[in-house]
Amino acid sequence: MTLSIWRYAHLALALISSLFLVMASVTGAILAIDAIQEKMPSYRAANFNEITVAQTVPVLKKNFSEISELDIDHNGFVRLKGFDEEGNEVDAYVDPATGKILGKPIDKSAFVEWTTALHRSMFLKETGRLIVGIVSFLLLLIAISGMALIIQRQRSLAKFFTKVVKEYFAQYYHIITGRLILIPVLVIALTGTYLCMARFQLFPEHKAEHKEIVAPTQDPIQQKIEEFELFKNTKLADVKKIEFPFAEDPEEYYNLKLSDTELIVDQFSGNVLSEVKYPTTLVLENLSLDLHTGRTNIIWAVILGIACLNILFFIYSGFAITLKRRATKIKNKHKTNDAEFILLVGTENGSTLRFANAIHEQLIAQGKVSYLAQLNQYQVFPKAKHLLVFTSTYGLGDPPSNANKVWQLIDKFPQKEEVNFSVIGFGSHSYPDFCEFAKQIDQKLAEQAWAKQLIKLHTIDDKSAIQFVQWVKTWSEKVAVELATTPALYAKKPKGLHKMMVLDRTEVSEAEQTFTLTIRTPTRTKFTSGDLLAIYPADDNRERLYSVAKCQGNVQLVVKLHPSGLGSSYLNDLKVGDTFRARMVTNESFHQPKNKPLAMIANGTGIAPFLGMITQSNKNADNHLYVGFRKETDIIKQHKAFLDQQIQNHKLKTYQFAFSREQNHCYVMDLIRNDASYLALLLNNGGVVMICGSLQMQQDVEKVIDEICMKINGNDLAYYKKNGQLLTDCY
Ligand SMILES: Cc1cc2nc3c(=O)[nH]c(=O)nc-3n(C[C@H](O)[C@H](O)[C@H](O)COP(=O)(O)O)c2cc1C
Repeated sequence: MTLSIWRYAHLALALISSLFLVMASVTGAILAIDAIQEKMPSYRAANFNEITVAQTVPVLKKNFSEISELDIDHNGFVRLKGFDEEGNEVDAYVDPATGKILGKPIDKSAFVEWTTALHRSMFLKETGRLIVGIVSFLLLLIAISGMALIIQRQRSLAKFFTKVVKEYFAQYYHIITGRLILIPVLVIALTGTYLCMARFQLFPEHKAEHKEIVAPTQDPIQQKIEEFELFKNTKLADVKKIEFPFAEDPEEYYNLKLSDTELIVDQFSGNVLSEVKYPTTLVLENLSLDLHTGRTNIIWAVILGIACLNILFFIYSGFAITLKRRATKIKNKHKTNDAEFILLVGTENGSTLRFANAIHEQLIAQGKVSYLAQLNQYQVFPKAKHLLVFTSTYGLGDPPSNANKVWQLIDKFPQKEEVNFSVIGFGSHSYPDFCEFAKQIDQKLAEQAWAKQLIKLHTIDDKSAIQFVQWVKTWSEKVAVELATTPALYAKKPKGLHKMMVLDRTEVSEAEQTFTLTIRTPTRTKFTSGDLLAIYPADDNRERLYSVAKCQGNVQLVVKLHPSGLGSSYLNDLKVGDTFRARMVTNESFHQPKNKPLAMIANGTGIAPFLGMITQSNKNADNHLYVGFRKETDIIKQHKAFLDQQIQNHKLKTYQFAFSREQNHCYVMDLIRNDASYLALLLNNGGVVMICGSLQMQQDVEKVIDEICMKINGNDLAYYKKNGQLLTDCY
């Protein structure tokens, strides 16, 4: 319950403030860069932190005929306003130790001025400042509620920085970066709020009011400024501003502004005539400004800039998490009161609902009256015969937020007739209380007089479709309902699909029932021969993989058409110019080894990756190809012509074809037996054998090679396999 309160608060606050936060973060990052840049031409004296007021004032007085004020800014730059010896007006950064002019103050660029105005008030004057202040406060609340969520997720404050279980990119990095950048974000939000409150004078006025000072009646004697006690004890680094006396008049004084005090100092004696402490609110306002802008410290300015960019990432990842939670919608065709199959789901992030939905849809498709709802919607189901509970676990074996009331509801609504129930728990072994809530609910249901446990509790670790299928098999057998048992159907939808286009294709050869496709991939797709093309012919989770050849940058497939084959029929329906969505899967274990003698063995469509590997080979490569087909068709004649060309190009040494249904029929194993001594030598010399094609052929070939190796080399094939000299990709 508390989890959802924090979560809804966190989300609601983010929703309200996100647009303003985007503006404030982008402009904040730009201003952080400006704060860093501002410190680049350094006008700060080398030993600035050591210099006292007593050291600098006499030096400056010697160099300038008149000084009106000295400003020491947050960078430690000393800015002098006055006149030089020639009577020219001076407004420049000076070296406080030597009095040398170091540079002229530069006005902020129009862009920085514009960004500052946008950041502070969105060009809406006081209204804008108020909005920005409120957004700062909302950011503070978002950071606090986010912190509460992390503490709950990690189960205690002490475990705040312990390992986070990675579920998916947005969730993982939302938390990881959230923890790292929490302090700067809290500081930005808190100081922004404070500055807004100070701006709207929500604190008492903070003017420094000095008591009336009575000037001495006698003519004063000028003491050495170097000897002024206060000046000797005050470092320039602690001073904000010094206003100099206008003339040698006893009624003119030094006015020294420090970070928390303002002092009036007699210009002749150096005595402190009046001292006023600033109120804490003003000190806090200055501190807030320093912390909010990063103007005093370059490292802090960098951290603030990163924090601003990170707020943008929080907004993106936060909304990605929310959208994911809402992605799976419940659709019901039948009413609660009519349903025979009741499927109840306990889910926090929606993944359990995906599994339940897959079962619900299959039941409906088979004409069953199924009803899918959240666990918190538990009630009396008058016609229910089967109750299926799919639920995840959170916190310390707690229910997900849409199942937190089910306990009371089960007590409140006993079913009128006997109902068979089955509980499927979704959890993760990364947490100590694995599927604890599912276990509790299974027990609770078992205690109900009306409930009959049809099968034992099934638990699913980390959304495993394979484990889920085990429950599907057991339950569907008991209930005599046919449900799909292919794990891919229940697995997550594939991601990262790209648009591909058919560039060329051949007709299906009559004898072999094979055809070739040439496919253009998006320019940035990286792949090589031996990798796999994954297609999704039914636009669902069912995936079909094909070994590819890379020819002139394009994918080349050799496909065998199976009359009711999902993948091959889909590919066969594609015409030149058609596009479809697919992805490349790297198949590292079947990449061509570099600079090694290579025997490539295939049957049928298994030739495809080898055609690409030969094209991609270096000149004089020691490549040998052995392929078995049924008959010599036109496609095979084309392969022959292609391979002859590769021999001429010195990319292939030899090739041999075996035809099992021609006169003098032979198999690829016969070719290998004939070349026994060569293959034994190849393996002995560190060469590699690659096999691609049917699993049956692989078994037969491996058996023959094993015999050869034992006989000639005295080692079995397992020895070479261990050395990585046998690579296979068979199906
Ligand atoms: C913060 C958090 C706490 C979790 N606590 C537990 C737990 O105590 N026991 C458990 O078995 N699984 C736990 N899990 C794992 C989830 O139950 C599991 O990932 C489940 O498949 C999520 O399903 P859902 O997406 O439908 O909510 C936790 C996951 C998260 C993110």
